Amino acid sequence: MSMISDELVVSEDPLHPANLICSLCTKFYEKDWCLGTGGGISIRDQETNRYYIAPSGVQKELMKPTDLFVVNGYHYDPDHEDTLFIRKPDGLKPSDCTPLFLTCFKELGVSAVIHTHSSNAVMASLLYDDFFEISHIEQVKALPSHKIDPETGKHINLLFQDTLRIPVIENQNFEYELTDDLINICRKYPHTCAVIVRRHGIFVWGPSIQKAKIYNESIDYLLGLAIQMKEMGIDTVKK
Ligand SMILES: CSCCC(=O)C(=O)COP(=O)(O)O
Ligand SMILES: [Zn+2]
Repeated sequence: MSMISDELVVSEDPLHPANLICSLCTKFYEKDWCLGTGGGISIRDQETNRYYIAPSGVQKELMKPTDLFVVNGYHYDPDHEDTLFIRKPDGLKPSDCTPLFLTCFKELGVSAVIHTHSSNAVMASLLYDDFFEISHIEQVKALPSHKIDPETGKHINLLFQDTLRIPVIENQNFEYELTDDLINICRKYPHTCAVIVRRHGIFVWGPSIQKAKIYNESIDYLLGLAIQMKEMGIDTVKK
């Protein structure tokens, strides 16, 4: 198979993963979440079980579907990166976050991961130690809890009085050096839908890109609110 076959990424369907990654990155740029090449999105095509990954070091808001890498599984091996990709655009290298995206897919079975350099995430990482926590704010109801609805078998969302807890891990010089901490978080807190990386940003995931987007927007709003609450001396978890 050609490593630059366009049929994996060219589609008229705006919901095709390759189109969604590009259109959402443009939207996220407008919200200052992926400025100056930072951040990115990876999506699993639920029909083909292929993973779509952005190139590294490019302006994410200007990406075209043909710039995207495609992976046929999630077994990342840095020594055999060449065998991982079934589509590899010439002159580009895959996102440095590739091992992190694939960790989320493999450990959690999710279908989309959003990574941003949101200033709310970075600022909150300076205000909280091991976990960001907030309760009694209506928007927490947009986020999943660890509880399962016995009828649908799906996770039910948090209630108004519940506490949203997001683990915080320390940043490293290189993205791949975050992998072990991310694996530990996935195993210890399999129901979390995000991890904050101190002084860096946030990774948010979900069972679909639509859900991951809702979670990312809601978390960012709550992070922003929490920063303001802290400034005013208000606890973000109501006793
Ligand atoms: C200024 S961006 C530094 C790398 C990073 O944190 C990031 O999210 C983007 O990495 P990529 O390799 O996807 O460009
Ligand atoms: Zn980053």
